[in-house]
Amino acid sequence: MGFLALKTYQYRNLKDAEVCLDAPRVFLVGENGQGKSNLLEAIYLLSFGSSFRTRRDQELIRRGCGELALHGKTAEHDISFLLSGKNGTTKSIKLDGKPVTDRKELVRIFPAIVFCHDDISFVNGSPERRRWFFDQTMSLHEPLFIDTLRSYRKILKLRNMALKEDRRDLLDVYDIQLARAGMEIQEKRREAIEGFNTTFSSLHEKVSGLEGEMKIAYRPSWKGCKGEEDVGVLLHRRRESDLEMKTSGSGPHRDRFAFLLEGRDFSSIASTGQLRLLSLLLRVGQARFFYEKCGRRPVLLLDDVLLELDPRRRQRFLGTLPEADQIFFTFLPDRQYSELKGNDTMLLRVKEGEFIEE
Ligand SMILES: Nc1ncnc2c1ncn2[C@@H]1O[C@H](COP(=O)(O)OP(=O)(O)OP(=O)(O)O)[C@@H](O)[C@H]1O
Repeated sequence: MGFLALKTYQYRNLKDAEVCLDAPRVFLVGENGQGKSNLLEAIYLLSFGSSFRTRRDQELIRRGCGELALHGKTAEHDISFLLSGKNGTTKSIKLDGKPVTDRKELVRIFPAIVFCHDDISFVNGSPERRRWFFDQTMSLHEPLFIDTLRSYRKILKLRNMALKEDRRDLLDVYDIQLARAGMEIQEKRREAIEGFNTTFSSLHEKVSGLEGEMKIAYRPSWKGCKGEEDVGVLLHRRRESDLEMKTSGSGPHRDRFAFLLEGRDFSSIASTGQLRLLSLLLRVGQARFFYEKCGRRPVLLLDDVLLELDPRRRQRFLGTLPEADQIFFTFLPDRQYSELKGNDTMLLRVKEGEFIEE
């Protein structure tokens, strides 16, 4: 479901105005720092309830102001995002006038997938970034997975507190709960990677021009554990070392994912262009995976990510973009966006927070 219009008030550097977005493809063209990414972020805020660039909501409020409002319109829904109250700390999201209490509700209605610069960290960043990416991939089509992650985090926190305070009496109970939530995550991740690989390997082969099969390997921290009982035994065996370290040294929060080209680790030897391409294809894979599971087309937000690809790879990459309800692209004025422009494209010039259709 594409966005027909977006209205902003006191949001970053965007002028208070309503912007028409009624086209399957929207090109945002402007110099650096004019507000292109800010508009993509606004769409994402309405779709997801939080930013892909910052965890601090107050940063979104225009400097010197105390609150902000965003309103989005699709053919079927109205969605609003407000920050108000003292220092803009009260967040309120409304769908067709009714408060949204859990972001899970939004994900199903407004699936949005963002391709941004930081995505490269899914390939060359910390293991936590890769876990985050695959957890997000699953949460998109299975919002209940968010609850499983939340309960795992809660019990992990309690267990870590007990380890810090040397409360051995609590550990038996916490171990059982950790094993239950953790095994559910492990099984879901294993299943998801199997499915994801089918799409991802063939995508990579088509676009990268590299020989050999690219696969993502899932390496669970509770390796070899077939069920909760096995995990219980493992946690018990490692208890003394956990108590010494004052933290839980094993579990899904320590799971790893690796990119293997013909069975060999690829991220440590890949060039920047190859890493970038890999990260873009992860997002394409995410969008396709979502479509396969839900039969629904997401909105795609591509924030300055085509720059690092050479023209041949860029063309091939664009050919792999999945079915989408709407796609937003950002471009610098001197880039060759015109060759990508079609009859279905709306071109908006962006200058000092203002959007003018061309
Ligand atoms: N809270 C805020 N209040 C006012 N202005 C802000 C705020 N946050 C960011 N800005 C301004 O927004 C502009 C950045 O816009 P944006 O990130 O959308 O750039 P862009 O057009 O995507 O350019 P680039 O190609 O550099 O990414 C900067 O001028 C910045 O000073």
